[in-house]
Amino acid sequence: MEKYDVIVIGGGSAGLTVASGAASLGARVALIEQSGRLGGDCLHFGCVPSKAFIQAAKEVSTARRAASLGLDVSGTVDLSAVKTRVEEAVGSIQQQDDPKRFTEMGVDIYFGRAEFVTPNALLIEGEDYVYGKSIVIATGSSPLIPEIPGLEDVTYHTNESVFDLEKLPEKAIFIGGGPISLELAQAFSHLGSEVTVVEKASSILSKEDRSIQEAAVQVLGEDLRIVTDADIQKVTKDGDGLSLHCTVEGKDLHINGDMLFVGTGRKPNSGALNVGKAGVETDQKGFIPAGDDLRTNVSHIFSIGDANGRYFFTHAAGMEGKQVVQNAVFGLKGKVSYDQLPWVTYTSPEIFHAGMTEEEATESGINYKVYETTLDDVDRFVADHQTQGLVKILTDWKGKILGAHAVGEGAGDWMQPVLYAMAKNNGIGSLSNMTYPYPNHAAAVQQTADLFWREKLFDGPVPAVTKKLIEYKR
Ligand SMILES: Cc1cc2nc3c(=O)[nH]c(=O)nc-3n(C[C@H](O)[C@H](O)[C@H](O)COP(=O)(O)OP(=O)(O)OC[C@H]3O[C@@H](n4cnc5c(N)ncnc54)[C@H](O)[C@@H]3O)c2cc1C
Ligand SMILES: NC(=O)c1ccc[n+]([C@@H]2O[C@H](COP(=O)([O-])OP(=O)(O)OC[C@H]3O[C@@H](n4cnc5c(N)ncnc54)[C@H](O)[C@@H]3O)[C@@H](O)[C@H]2O)c1
Repeated sequence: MEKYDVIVIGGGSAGLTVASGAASLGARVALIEQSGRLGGDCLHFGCVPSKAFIQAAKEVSTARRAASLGLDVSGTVDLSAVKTRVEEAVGSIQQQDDPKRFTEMGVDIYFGRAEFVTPNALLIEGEDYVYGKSIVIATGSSPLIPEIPGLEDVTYHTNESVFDLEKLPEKAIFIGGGPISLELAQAFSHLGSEVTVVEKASSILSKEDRSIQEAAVQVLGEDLRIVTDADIQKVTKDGDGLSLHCTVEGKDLHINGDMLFVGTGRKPNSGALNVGKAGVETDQKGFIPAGDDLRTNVSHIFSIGDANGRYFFTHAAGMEGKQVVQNAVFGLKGKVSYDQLPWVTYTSPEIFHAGMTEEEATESGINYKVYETTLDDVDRFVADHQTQGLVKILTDWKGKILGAHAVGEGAGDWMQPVLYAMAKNNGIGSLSNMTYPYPNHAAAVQQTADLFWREKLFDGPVPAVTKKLIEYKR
């Protein structure tokens, strides 16, 4: 049996971070991946294909909008051309995850499904046994399919199959109003499909600040029909298409379509791992919880990325992976902090989230202040004709940033200065005390931060004092 300092199970964003980091430090590392290729969900079915798809759709939408400038754009989209675009993006980024790159770093790669046989030993595809001093579970997640009568009798898509579509649907139905559905639903709408999003909760994007949700509903509602509070009763075949039967506020609603997408959350991939043989506990949904030091209840076994069920983001997987390298290789107890973990929903406009929402701030009992700017007050957005959106920053009474949220074209990029301020523990005032090249989009951040100084300077005792000083100097 081969012996390793660290065994990593899963070759996605989380596992690859640990494998490369631990090998670079000189540890003997094994990486086990069941699918026969590295990169995981982000590369093959998630971030990369979705962003390539969204960008292609955005270009179509922009071209169509140019009609108002006299350009006559007509015709239907060739979805197979979009598919090629997506494949090119995945293929290009795939090169970074070439197994050769990892073997050259000293990582032993095993392609096959791993399962625990003891707390330190794993069996791969019923053939190879490997022993690890530390073991890192990075097995990711898959689409969670709700139990809806009739669903299994119709063709439906998830993020694992939708990028293979060759023909643009005329009427697409998306179940779920979270980021997976909304990003893709809007992209299909931009490409020319008529799209309905069906959400069981009272709002889409339930993890966002309430005012951000409201702004998102307003702007996404221009591209999508959004049905909330929907209780889906069944799905039936309807000619060549299908019909979704729901109850909404006590009334029946039938929605017809020729494509059904399910984006209703995630389930863990760890079922086949047999973690019970290692004494590792799972939660009710089967995720493998870990503490802030990323250890499971068995201290030499770590759980990171989607597998621990905490946050489903590539950058969260990377952050956790980096910490695990230190903890697994050197036996440290370093912890990650999720307090400022940002995320962006890549709709158009984008939706940015960092730290507390106003509802969380209220619930925590903290004394907070809100500074808000709408984008129709920011010159660049006015010039761009993209004034839909807002910036909202929450602080404590001294100006420490508790949360930052935005809806705006490109917000995922131009809100980055706020993350720097939060990471450095710089107050909101620091975002005002910089020079922003006119007229950039990040001026939306500065204008929001200016409100803090304006309040301090003009709403407090300062004006009276300065008036007296000026009178004295006259
Ligand atoms: C449509 C979509 C869009 C997304 N967009 C974004 C985005 O824009 N930004 C962002 O930050 N996040 C995004 N995400 C989330 C992101 O893709 C995931 O959070 C990320 O891929 C998780 O990485 P991971 O390494 O934990 O898991 P994965 O990438 O799923 O990797 C797990 C790997 O483990 C392997 N495996 C599983 N079980 C075993 C076993 N028993 N033995 C061996 N191997 C095994 C799997 O084959 C897989 O390769 C998106 C997700 C989706 C679905
Ligand atoms: N841009 C990004 O960073 C990005 C993009 C896509 C996904 N992700 C990650 O992937 C995770 C999973 O995304 P998701 O959108 O699948 O999950 P989600 O949990 O965020 O949203 C799923 C939605 O489906 C609804 N739903 C569940 N069952 C339903 C039913 N039977 N009928 C109608 N609605 C139903 C839920 O109420 C919820 O609003 C996200 O939490 C996010 O972390 C990130």
